[in-house]
Amino acid sequence: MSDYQEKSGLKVHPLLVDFIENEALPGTGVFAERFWSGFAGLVGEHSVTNTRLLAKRDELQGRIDDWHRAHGAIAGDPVGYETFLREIGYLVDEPADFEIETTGLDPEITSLCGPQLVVPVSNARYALNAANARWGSLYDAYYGTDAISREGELAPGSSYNATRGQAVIDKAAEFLDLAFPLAKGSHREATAYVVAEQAGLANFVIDTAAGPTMLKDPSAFAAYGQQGERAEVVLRHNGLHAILVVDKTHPIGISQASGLADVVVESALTTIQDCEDSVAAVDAEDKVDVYRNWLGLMNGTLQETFEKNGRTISRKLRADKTYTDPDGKPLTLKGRALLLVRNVGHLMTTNAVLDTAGRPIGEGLMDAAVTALCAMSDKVNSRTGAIYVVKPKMHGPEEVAFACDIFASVEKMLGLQPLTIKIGIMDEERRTSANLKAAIFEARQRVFFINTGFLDRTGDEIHTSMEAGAVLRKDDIKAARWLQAYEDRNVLIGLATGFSGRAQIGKGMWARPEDMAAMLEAKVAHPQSGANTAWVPSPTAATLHALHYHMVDVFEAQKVRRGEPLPPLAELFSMPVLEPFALSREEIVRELENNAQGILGYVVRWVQQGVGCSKVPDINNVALMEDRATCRISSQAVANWLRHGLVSKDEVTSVFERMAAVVDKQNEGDPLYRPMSENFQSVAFQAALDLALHGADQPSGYTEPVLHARRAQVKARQARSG
Ligand SMILES: CC(=O)SCCNC(=O)CCNC(=O)[C@H](O)C(C)(C)COP(=O)(O)OP(=O)(O)OC[C@H]1O[C@@H](n2cnc3c(N)ncnc32)[C@H](O)[C@@H]1OP(=O)(O)O
Ligand SMILES: O=CC(=O)O
Ligand SMILES: [Mg+2]
Repeated sequence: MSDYQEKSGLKVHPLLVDFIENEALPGTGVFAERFWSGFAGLVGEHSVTNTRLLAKRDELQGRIDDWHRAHGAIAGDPVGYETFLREIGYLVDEPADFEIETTGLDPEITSLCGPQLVVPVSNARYALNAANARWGSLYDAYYGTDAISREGELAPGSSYNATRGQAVIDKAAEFLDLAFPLAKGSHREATAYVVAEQAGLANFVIDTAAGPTMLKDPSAFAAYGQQGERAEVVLRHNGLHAILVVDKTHPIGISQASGLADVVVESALTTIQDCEDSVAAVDAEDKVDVYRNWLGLMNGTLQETFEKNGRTISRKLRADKTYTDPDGKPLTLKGRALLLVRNVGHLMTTNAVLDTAGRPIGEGLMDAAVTALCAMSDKVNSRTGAIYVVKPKMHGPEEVAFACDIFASVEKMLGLQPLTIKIGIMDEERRTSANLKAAIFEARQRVFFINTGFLDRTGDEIHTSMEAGAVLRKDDIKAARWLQAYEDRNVLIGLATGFSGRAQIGKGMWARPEDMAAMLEAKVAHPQSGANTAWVPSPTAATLHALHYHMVDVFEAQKVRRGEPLPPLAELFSMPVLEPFALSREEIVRELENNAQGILGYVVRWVQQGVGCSKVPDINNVALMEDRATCRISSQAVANWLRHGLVSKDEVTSVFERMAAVVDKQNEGDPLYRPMSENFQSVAFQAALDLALHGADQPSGYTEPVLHARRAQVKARQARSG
């Protein structure tokens, strides 16, 4: 406490003072005094509202719990339920029809459709990789994943498997035939890719055994370039580029008559640098690390050096790519994804800054001020000068309006033009989905996306109806009608409020990072549904998901969907409860084990090592991306079954103890890992158990209060032991 520095009445942790004054402010034209007095003003102006809005969440939840105790499940009286939600102000009046008015957005938001990658910004190596994931090798994406079968003769093996390599080349040619068909024949038959220049103009000619041909749509030839032996031909389709790399000195190129060595695909158009659910940041030290990486991404200085496969690799942001177009003019393609930053929500407080009464301030207030300040140093990102903040976990229009008010205050304190800060609305809490049109209305001047964060949304669905009855198993919840109604309503309300061509309608995460074949099958449904973008967990997934935006013209899909009737609220509220005896004892135990394994596997790395996003095997050994949102689902599911007597406290405890040994085994190669099964009093094990046993009492079922407290405990212990 004594270390805190006094700044305009606030007490600020010295690490944060140092970062703000010596790293973030220089070059912005904002002086320290102005920043701190503005920041104190921000805290003074918004803290009371923040507290009031959180209290309203609790009050509404209490009323909903009471309703269920009196009336049972929604299905018993759906009309009464909706009336009740209106009476208590959970459902608000819809505004008259309107269209969003946001201006000054980059084309990656308004007119280009493609994958959105998410990455924990705390991890500089990954964050840089994610920023650079605008371009990805299709050959690598196919070769390195199950997108090409790994069975039999196609198994990758320890050295290059030429049979697999040929399958990759064939598959890439299939893509080229789909996106860039030839006037005659197939890319498979190409014997040379030639850019013929004449009188300052260039033509793209494809030689085949049957003679030369052109692209069916010659205007798809966008540009070309040459560096030594490596020639690049840039093609464009649906606004997205793919680069044919032709190089006869390359080990793959040499094996092809055409010399085609790779197809580089425009992949992550946008990347969310995440300060929220994939990050474990519990104090000033952690928060400064997060902010420093974000600043380095904005001013272009972030670098990371690491060892990989016995080599030292230095990673920094990629430069733009410059080519010559067919008319001889230069064409520059952005080397990096457009970066968006996800702030934390309205819930948590941080002791990095204490208010005038010595209380921790709202972490969301700090994120808004500091991430916007860092973005003022943007030299490489937005070409329109916009700052893109994704705001998660907002409950209803009032909370969206609150976020917009915060951003307006931040603009004032930093001397930014009003409406510089744009807002991405995560539609991931039930009260926001149910009032989406009103929520968008509140942000109509700054909204740049709505996105269905179906993972948090599932957690909130369980928590909101905690008293209604026992929930279905996780997979059955996802298959139920409410989820489709939620997804459809999001797209249709986005279209009705004028998003098409102006802002993104986004879809959720592919949470099985190793199942790329399944992703290729499933995720085409996102652009087909009219979504401009959808989340992927890795650069490789971005490259493969990008193919979907060549298969589907999203703006055409949106035209088809516009005018489709909106699923009624009754469908949104239709999540069923489990019928008595619907599940056998074995099924119940297996689901409990699965949830326990996921919670333990995620929490142990969070609490022990401060890793906010992990790949954790489920009970069937499928690797899942686990973050705070998926953990919220699992913990709420267990808490619900406990509440309704499907499992007992003793049973939950003993299953967690049993699964701790399984998780220990999964992590035995990690030198930093401390086994949980040797000590059930360990902080990590207790954190995981708390999330399950006390899940029903957590605010909106969130995991962060428990995780933050337990991680802080471990950090304090580590600091004491030096
Ligand atoms: C509900 C929600 O809120 S979803 C949003 C939050 N979730 C996320 O942000 C997911 C981000 N993804 C990740 O963090 C990771 O992909 C994980 C944790 C799922 C898996 O990580 P790992 O087990 O380390 O992956 P794996 O070993 O297969 O691959 C590592 C390589 O892929 C890269 N990589 C993996 N994920 C990403 C990513 N999201 N962005 C950039 N690079 C990535 C790494 O940089 C690394 O490559 P490198 O060695 O060249 O640096
Ligand atoms: O943030 C995304 C989600 O699914 O939750
Ligand atoms: Mg979420």
